[in-house]
Amino acid sequence: MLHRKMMTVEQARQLILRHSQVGPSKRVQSEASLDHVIARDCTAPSPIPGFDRSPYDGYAVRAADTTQASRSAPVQLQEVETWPAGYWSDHSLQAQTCIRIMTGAPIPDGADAVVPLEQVQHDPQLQTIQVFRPLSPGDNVSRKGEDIAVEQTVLRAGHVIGAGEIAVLAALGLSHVDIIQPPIIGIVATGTELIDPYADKALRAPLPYGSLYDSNSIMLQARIARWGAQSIRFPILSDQEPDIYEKLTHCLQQCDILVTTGGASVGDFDRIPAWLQSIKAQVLFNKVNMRPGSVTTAALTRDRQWVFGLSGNPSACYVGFELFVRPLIQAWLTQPTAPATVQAVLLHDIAKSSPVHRYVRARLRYCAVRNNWVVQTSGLDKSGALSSLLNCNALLHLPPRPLHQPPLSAGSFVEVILTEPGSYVSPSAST
Ligand SMILES: Nc1nc2c(c(=O)[nH]1)N[C@H]1C(S)=C(S)[C@@H](COP(=O)(O)OP(=O)(O)OC[C@H]3O[C@@H](n4cnc5c(N)ncnc54)[C@H](O)[C@@H]3O)O[C@H]1N2
Ligand code: MOO
Ligand SMILES: [Mg+2]
Repeated sequence: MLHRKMMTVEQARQLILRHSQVGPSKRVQSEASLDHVIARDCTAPSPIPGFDRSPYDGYAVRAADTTQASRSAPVQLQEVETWPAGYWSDHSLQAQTCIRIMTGAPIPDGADAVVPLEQVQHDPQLQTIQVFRPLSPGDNVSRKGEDIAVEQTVLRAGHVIGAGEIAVLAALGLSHVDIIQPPIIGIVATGTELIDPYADKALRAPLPYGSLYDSNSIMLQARIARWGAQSIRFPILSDQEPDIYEKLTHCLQQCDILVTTGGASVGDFDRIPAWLQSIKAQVLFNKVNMRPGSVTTAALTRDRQWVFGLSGNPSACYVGFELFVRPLIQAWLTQPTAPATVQAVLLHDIAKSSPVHRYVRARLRYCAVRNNWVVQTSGLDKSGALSSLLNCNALLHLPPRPLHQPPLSAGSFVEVILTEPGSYVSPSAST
């Protein structure tokens, strides 16, 4: 039987990080860069605004003409032109004149301040305005480069592109941007009992007794997307398939990381360990001091491709992915690799003791009343359970607890790993 040397979760995670690599960069259209990671710093080739402009609909004036203006003795200026946004002429503003100017239009040569429409008295017949207060040079002028200076670093390498970043790229006329190409992660479910839930015939036909739908691949697809990588879901492989090794190797050739689910343990038809041996992969670990997911395996091929052999048990598959595949994706994308954790108040007793670390699927939220994070388990705490993945947005970490200890009681503080960023603030938080 295959030798398995037990490792701690932290040792296994460190091994992965030690062998991890940053992904290659790729030039893409800026509009396709949403949620991607910027590969290198990006500087502004031009300033924003690109010219001094008016932030108001009003009149461009020479501030010097208005120094004597007051409510009782307004200054009168002659209106000589109208400038909509997008218009410009080389007209130079002469003394005692003004230009009617719309928001966004360039400040005319010779003008150095803007009076908003509401603050003047306009005479349409005479084409004059009266200004009732003195203006200083620069009043109501948006300066060229005041928002973004030329050569300013606008996006830092490692930054994740959101709507604002895309807008700035567009405003700077940058149609392309270098992103880190996300890893392509292949997913293969192994198991003779498995049926593709989306195969037309399978959906209509009753499941043969002893069979079940492959849910792990679907869950993995969702997790991979959540962490910003790309996935390919390969057809299910039967454990008894005579050329399963060749098929697995063929899948591996099409991706950077291959994640298998099922067949990772010691059963007669658990083929993943032997396949890894057959391709002479370097097994980094194949037994971790945790539950569920103790059989989680990670290996590197000679071409430096990754293989993760995750358990077939759904909850174990989820935990193995979160604890080990996720940090590799993060390292590839230059994102922080340590899991985000909080200390949360446990909302109920947990009686179960365990000689190993347990990662229990859980629901975490912020409770405004308690002014604290609160957590509860999200369903049946068994490796093979699916129901605990419903509503699961966190993993509750329970360190080993010897048998016959009193239960971990409600109100205790426990460490919780966040697995669904953005799902934690509940507006109606209460207990
Ligand atoms: N004698 C021992 N037996 C087992 C050990 C052990 O150390 N000694 N380890 C147990 C642990 S722990 C785990 S975890 C499981 C790991 O099982 P495998 O990774 O080999 O997975 P399978 O045997 O293929 O399947 C296990 C279970 O999960 C169901 N399954 C498989 N694939 C899927 C899928 N894609 N979607 C949904 N459900 C799936 C499968 O039908 C089985 O019920 O081994 C223990 N045994
Ligand atoms: O280690 Mo296994 O994943 O509990 O069932
Ligand atoms: Mg098995």
